[in-house]
Formats: sequence, C-alpha cells, structure tokens
Amino acid sequence: MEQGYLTLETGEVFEGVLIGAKKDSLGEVVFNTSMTGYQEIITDPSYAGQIITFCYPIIGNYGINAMDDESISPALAGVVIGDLCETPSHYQSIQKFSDKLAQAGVTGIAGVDTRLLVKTVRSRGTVRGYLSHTKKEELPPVKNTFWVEKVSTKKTKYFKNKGPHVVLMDFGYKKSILTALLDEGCAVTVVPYSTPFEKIKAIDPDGVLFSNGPGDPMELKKWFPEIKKISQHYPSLGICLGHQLIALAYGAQTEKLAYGHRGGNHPVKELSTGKVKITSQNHGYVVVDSSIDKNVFEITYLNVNDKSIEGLKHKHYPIQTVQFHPEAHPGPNDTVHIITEFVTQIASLGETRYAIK
Ligand SMILES: NC(=O)CC[C@H](N)C(=O)O
Repeated sequence: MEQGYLTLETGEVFEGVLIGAKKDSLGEVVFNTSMTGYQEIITDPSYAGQIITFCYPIIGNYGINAMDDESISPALAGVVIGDLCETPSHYQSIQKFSDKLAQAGVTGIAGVDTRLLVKTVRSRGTVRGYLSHTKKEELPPVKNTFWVEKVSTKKTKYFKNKGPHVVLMDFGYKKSILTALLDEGCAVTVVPYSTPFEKIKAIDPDGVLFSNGPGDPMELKKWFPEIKKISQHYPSLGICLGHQLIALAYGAQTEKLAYGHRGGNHPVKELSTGKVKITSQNHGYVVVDSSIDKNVFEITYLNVNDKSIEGLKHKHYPIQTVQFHPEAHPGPNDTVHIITEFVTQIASLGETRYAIK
C-alpha cells in the first residue's frame, strides 16, 4: 500500500492510498453522483484532463466487464474514491477496477473522505488538484491542452447498416452514442471533429450528430462557422458539447458552472409536456439563457435544480440539441426517445430528399 495525497490548489490536502498507475497527475477535480456506472464514467472521453471524485462510497464491487467501455483508452487525469473493492462479484466481471486503472495508466487515490472533498469542491467551485506520493506546497502549472484534438478520431470510420446515414462528428464521442444510432438501424460515418462542411457534403448523409466531448467549448471557436453551415444543411442533433457548439455557432454564449452537473440523477423539465425526466449528465459549461436568440431557438428542456438550459430546438431548421445524455450509459434512459425521434425524422426527411432528386 502506497500512501498518497490529493492536494487542491486552494490548499486542502486529502490523504489516501494510491491505486492504478500511481504516478503524479494534475487535473480539474470534479465529482460524479452516479450510484453505478464507474466503468462507463472512467472511459467517457468528456472527462479528459479531469480527476473524478466518486460520491458513491464503494467502487469496484461489480468489477469491469468486456462491454461497457465508452472509449478505447481512458483520457481522464485520475480518480478519487472512498472504499475500493478488490473482490468484485459479477458474472460478467473480467477485471478489477484498480487493474483497469493501472492498465489505462490512470492514477487513483482510495480511502479518501469523499464527502468532505465534494463539500469542499461545492464551496470552492471546481478546483485543480494534484495526485502524488507527497503533499505539494504548490501545484505545477497547467499545460494548455486542446483535449478534443487528443480524443477525436484521426480517421473517418464507416459502419454499414440498412437505415438512414448519419455523420457522427467526433469531439470525443461515447461509444454508446454510436451504438444507439446503430441500434436504430442507421449507417454511421464517424468523422474527425475538424471535418469541414465541404467534406460532409461529399459524404452526403441524411443527418449529422454533434457528439459530446471534453474541455471548454470556446476552444472550438475556429470551427463555429463550419458547424453552423453543417447544421443548416443537414438535420442535426447535438449532445452535450455538441449542444454547446451549436448554440455558440448561432451566436449564444457559454459560461462555466460553479461545480458542474455530473451523475445519473439530474432532473430536467421537458417544456412541451411539463414532465420531468431523470437524465445522465456530465458537463462543466452551460449555455447562457439570456444569450440565446429566442426568435431563432426555442428552449425545450430546463434543469429542475438550477433552471439552466438543457435543450434547444431551432425554429426554422431541423436542429435539436440537448445538454444531457439521452444515450445514458450510465444512467436512466428516460430521454432515449430523442435519438429515436432524430432517426425517424431523418428517415422521413431523407425520403423527401430522394423524391426531389
Ligand atoms: N459531456 C460533454 O460533452 C461535456 C461538454 C463540456 N466539455 C463541458 O464540460 O461542459
């Protein structure tokens, strides 16, 4: 057992035992309130550069299975947990949580008073933290990393299927978004985040899905005109970062939340029905309500806890965006109909397109 420390930039130090790769690591300390789903969470590319604190007190109890990774290589900076379970019990378990971290080169710290850490992050706002064998007086400087570039595919990938053809713009997509599209019968072309409109046009899809992804959406400013053009030409669905990027491309603004929404229990109100849906979320930024041109966008979903914007619908183009994760994984699938409706819509619009041709 190797003693380790998480030092926050605000000075607080948390002690525990190092697990996984056991190397020094700097990241933004965030917390996730999900009760299950640690495998999907640590492999979600949107966490690139972040140290995730799990609020749920015991992690590793059902092991790691062969199906639930959301990406090939985890991009997160570290994990902080309460109790680590080294004796997983599940018929599909093939690995221990700590071995998964080691294999992925990710450092973790276990045995931490995570309730106190979460309370600290909630009062301080999101802070940087450093995982190390020793306490740190001062944190090393942050390297400015463009995380989307790091996690997005370098090559275009095509998945054959019988239904409508969707381009998945990869800002760091979760595998379950691709799986959800394939399950709906869609053929999918995954393209690098920087693919311009002209290239999308050459692919000639029936619709475009703008994926989730890490970091500040403003880092993608250079691509806003292309994103706008793509969404004006193809029925579009934006998920999480994809939602923020579409809003920004049409002139709205984003801001950083105090400590983000991360977990599988975030209530959002669907304004068309008045119903509250429980959603899976993982974001630190949000679209600023007052910056949205209400002649152009209708607000479709609002967060019940803090009234922040959770969904938008363009008034003239078939564009819909959601801040939460309708594909779930992990979390409730109350809103999976958003993906189904997108596919139904592009299938019918596709038919009209073909009829015109
Ligand atoms: N899951 C996501 O796509 C996250 C979006 C963005 N990086 C944020 O933190 O707000």
